[in-house]
Amino acid sequence: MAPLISFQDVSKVFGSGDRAVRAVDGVTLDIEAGEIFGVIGYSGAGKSTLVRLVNALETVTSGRLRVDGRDVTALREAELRSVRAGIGMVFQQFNLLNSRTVAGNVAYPLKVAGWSRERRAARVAELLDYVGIADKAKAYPRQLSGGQKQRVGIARALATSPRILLADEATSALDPDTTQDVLALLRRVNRELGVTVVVITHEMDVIRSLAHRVAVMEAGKVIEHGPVYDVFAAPRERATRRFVATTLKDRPTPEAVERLRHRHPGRIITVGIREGAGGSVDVTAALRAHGVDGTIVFGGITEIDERPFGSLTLELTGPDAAIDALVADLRDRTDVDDLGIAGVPA
Ligand SMILES: Nc1ncnc2c1ncn2[C@@H]1O[C@H](COP(=O)(O)OP(=O)(O)OP(=O)(O)O)[C@@H](O)[C@H]1O
Repeated sequence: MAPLISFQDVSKVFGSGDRAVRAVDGVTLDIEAGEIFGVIGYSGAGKSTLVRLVNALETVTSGRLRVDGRDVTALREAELRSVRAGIGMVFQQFNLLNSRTVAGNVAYPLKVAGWSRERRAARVAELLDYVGIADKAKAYPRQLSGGQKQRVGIARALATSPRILLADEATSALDPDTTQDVLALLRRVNRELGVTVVVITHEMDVIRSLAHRVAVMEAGKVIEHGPVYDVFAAPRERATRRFVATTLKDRPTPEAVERLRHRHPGRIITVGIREGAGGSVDVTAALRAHGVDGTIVFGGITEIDERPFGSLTLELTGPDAAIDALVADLRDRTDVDDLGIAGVPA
């Protein structure tokens, strides 16, 4: 099946001459129907521009971009409008109409699309129920919390049953608990309604808990992309490693290692916990098998894509030969970072 969204060497340049900014620079990327695709990058990396090309809010400078079977680089305005009708969008600042009620906001795109009053009312009731704010139909945006406003934003974006939902920093203005609720709603929209979701974010936590695949952007380019689990397990680029480090915090920083060494004079190792071909490594069983004692001194294990991921840092005590054999054994099965013993770095 052809990808739902396909970028082929797409660039977007703002301005010209000395002032030209290559906001998107030679991006080649496919987004498949039915997936949740994350785009992560620091401010100014080109994420917003990339998704604004998808719904033709910006025009492509060079390259080809296909959306839902159509080459948007070759379409006229009237045809672009029909492409846009198949795409919903939610924003960081919600972009609600303050003078209209919640129901009025959700009904707005239906009105624009020419739906009758009765059909609109039925559809709005159904949508508000789906996003969990049926009781707020008559409220105005100023009377809502941030999470409720974003639910209105999502209901409005889904009103005309789009195949694609673009979410530009949709949770960046929300507190952590509300963020989780909105991410859960986006997950339902994807799973139950089959909507392909493209999320833009600068938070790796959002990618970790929501996306199936991820692209990392830097200076207009996609520097790395793949399944979220694979990118977390083996980040290749420096920027990607920094993003991964912000969400897991399972590995001690050099300063933390110094402190650990102070308190724990034995040999310290960090063992990666991840799912490989033979399942995930059982550290306690390995310690037992080699007759080595291990004290867990740092670590964290989470789930990515419903699979275990993280690391444990242990202080090992026992005969040197047994410890060497244990480390070699673990190395065969996962990544092991040997931090050495106090005063003798590995
Ligand atoms: N309309 C425009 N005119 C000129 N330059 C622009 C325009 N829109 C974006 N840019 C520039 O393009 C680059 C990428 O911007 P973009 O907003 O896509 O990045 P971003 O990764 O989404 O960042 P942020 O998270 O801060 O929004 C930036 O250097 C920005 O200044």
